[in-house]
Amino acid sequence: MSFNASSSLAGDAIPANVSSIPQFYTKEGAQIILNNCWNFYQSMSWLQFFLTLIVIGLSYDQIMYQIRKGVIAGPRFKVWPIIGPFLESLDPKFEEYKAKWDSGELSCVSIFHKFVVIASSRDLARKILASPRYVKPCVVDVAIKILRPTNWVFLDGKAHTDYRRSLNGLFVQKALEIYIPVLEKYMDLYLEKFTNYDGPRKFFPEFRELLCALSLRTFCGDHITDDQIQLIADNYFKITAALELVNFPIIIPFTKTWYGKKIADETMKIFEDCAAKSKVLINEQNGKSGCIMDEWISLMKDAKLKHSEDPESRLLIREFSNREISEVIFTFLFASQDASSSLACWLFQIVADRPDVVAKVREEQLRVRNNDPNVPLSLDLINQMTYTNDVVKESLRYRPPVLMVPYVVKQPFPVTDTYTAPKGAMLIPTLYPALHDPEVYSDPDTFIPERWENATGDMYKRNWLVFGTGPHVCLGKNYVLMTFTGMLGKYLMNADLVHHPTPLSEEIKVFATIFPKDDLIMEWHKRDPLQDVNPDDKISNVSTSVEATA
Ligand code: HEM
Repeated sequence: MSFNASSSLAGDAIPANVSSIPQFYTKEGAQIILNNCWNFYQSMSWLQFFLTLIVIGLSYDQIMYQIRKGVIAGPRFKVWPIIGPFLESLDPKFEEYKAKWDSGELSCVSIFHKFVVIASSRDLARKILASPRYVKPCVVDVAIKILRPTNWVFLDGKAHTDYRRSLNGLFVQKALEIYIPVLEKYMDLYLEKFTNYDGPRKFFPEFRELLCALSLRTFCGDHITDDQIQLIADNYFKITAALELVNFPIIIPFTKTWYGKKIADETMKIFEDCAAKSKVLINEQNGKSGCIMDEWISLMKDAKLKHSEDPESRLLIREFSNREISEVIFTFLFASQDASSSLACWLFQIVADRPDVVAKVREEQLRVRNNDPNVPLSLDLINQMTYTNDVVKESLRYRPPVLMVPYVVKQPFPVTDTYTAPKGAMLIPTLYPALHDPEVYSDPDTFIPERWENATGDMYKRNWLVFGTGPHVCLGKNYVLMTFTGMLGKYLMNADLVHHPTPLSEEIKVFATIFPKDDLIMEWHKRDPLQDVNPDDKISNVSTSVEATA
């Protein structure tokens, strides 16, 4: 089949005498080339036309890959044209990631139109995380639909810094102290639940539920009901499942993304209602803060009051609507749920396998409580649990929940002297290699909490990238360390943890964050916290602590 000659693009303005090579550079020369192309195009069949289009598309894809790749490590050619390693990305494997990190400090892949550069040395990771001029956080396309485009996490530069400033007050020491009683209450309820189970079971779903309940109670206090918590805990995994790297551009009913968006909207609606209740408590009933929402609304109230007394004073925090509050609280849940569940799985699996660590934690727990296991948690008490805290830190180093943090390049970014990441590329600083750097952490693949006793500056400053660094560093960092230190101490004091290891226990499953591949099979048994304590010590010390309280 031929194309109709009358549909000429070039028209009839082509001089007949333009034929010599130098004229290629002239207007007439260009016209000749166009004319020839047009003639060629007209002489093609539909099949030839489509084959030519495919060849041009594939060549463009390969050439762009080569240009963007430059000198860095990565497949010589895009082995799977256009799609690249898309199929592997649907089922990510830790070993494949590790091989990529080991292939060079900068390596690349290209999936569809996305060119991805992975930085796997600690210095490059830090440099990227601390370069807001060149990069901003990047989320998979569907995350924007799920979190809503208006969400604060998509702000950049000054707008982001200003918004964050109004949230920082929710995670300072004074605020953290407020959340402890509600956290402890739910830690106790779940301890009871875990120790009442008959026989071993998978703890991956148990920990996901525990962490969801702890987070939601910290965020919404008593404004949220048990049923609402259960609903969110049961369905949250659908949000994680929707966050695949590449999705269909529109949300089709009854697909993973549709369910993800539905659950997110329902959850935000619950948070909106909680925010309304919290405003009544704080603004109308002059109630006391018991959760993050209350604290946020108290800060708004204080700022308004200060401003009305002194209109010249800068308003540090503005009035946020219930919808805005619900979106922010949802980002907290979104940022915390998978990472915290991951930490819980590894932490409790590791300690259950290490009686020496358990003994030291128990000893410390009774010591800081003067042998009275009923002393309630407080920030001051948690701050005294240095060894327990080291165990949490080491677990985060040994099995960091977040392996990589994707960023997108805003303008060409000279990442090294020899490589500039192109605008629009995805640039991924990796956290795992920095935390397993043998120059800083000797014997990095062994779990050694004692290494933190004499921690050097490098162990914290240059390599401690568990929570990222720079303007987007994790907002919940101190909250996580406080909650897990308190929880680990309490649970080890009051329960014996039995892990049922399988050949997959030490293998890493990637599901947004990382988990033991066998989903962690455990059983918990109640224990008397004072069972190993000398009877004389029990009596004298408990009475001392009671006297002190009186
Ligand atoms: C074990 C638990 C957690 C880990 C390992 C973790 C890790 C991280 C990492 C690596 C980042 C990216 C930092 C960067 O780009 O430099 C991040 C960001 C963030 N995290 Fe966490 N996180 C955890 C728990 C939490 C919790 C409990 C909350 C809230 C209560 C939270 C709130 C956030 C927020 C809001 C951001 C985005 C900050 C911004 O863009 O300004 N995270 N987290």
